[in-house]
Amino acid sequence: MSHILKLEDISVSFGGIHALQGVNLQLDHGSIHALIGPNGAGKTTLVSVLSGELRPNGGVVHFDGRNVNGLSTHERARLGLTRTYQITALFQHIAVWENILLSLKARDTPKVSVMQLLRAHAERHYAGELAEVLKDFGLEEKAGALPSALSHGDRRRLELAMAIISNPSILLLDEPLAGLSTSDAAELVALIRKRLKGDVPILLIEHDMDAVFDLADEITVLVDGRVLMTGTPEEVRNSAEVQAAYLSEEDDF
Ligand SMILES: Nc1ncnc2c1ncn2[C@@H]1O[C@H](COP(=O)(O)OP(=O)(O)OP(=O)(O)O)[C@@H](O)[C@H]1O
Repeated sequence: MSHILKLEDISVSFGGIHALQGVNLQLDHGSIHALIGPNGAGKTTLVSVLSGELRPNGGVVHFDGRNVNGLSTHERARLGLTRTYQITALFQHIAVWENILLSLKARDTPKVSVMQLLRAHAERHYAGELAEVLKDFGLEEKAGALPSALSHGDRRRLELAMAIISNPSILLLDEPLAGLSTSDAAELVALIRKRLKGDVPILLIEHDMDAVFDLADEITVLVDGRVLMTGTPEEVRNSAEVQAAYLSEEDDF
């Protein structure tokens, strides 16, 4: 399968700490690739390298066949190389449905005419799609609420809806399930599966092993800044090396 994202020999040091050492990772079109590892393994550092917040001491980030090392965070965000929950910062003073409407409009700008983007026209133009998104993401009853009034689970659903609507070429989901109850996490996983599997490639950073093994096509295990292994969920689950280094310590595995 061809790749959309490729990290080649990435190294990052903070003074004497080697946060990443010679990391290689490839995200294929249409696949979900999970990045797991114990605390301090380097997962956050790697996402910061992708988003351009951190410049690596060595190595190259390729996106869609192009070396993007020289691009700013802003330029990378336009390509989709940013933490999902940073792109989709919610507008706090407008209702849930208006946030979704804005995402729909942003997706279509500048293809849609100014007339269609005017509020009254936009509401009519997007009525069907808006209703479908609210239903699919379980937000129908919250449509009129302000984001600040939503539960943590509903907020995450809204953020995910907005990220998906924007038609991204790639999604970096950085701990999407953090802070969610088991039932909320399960619902969000079902939603991610339904909406995205086989469509948008996803790099998933997640501590919830049930979700990782449920969703991922491929898993990279990072330990102490190095890739311990990359393989299918089955291969990772059965690896004695991974068990010894990481998974045996996880209560939820
Ligand atoms: N800005 C920084 N300055 C110094 N050291 C840092 C900095 N950021 C990260 N580190 C160190 O780099 C290593 C990797 O950290 P990182 O946060 O990337 O791990 P992580 O896998 O995301 O951990 P967690 O699962 O706890 O979020 C750790 O040893 C950490 O202490």
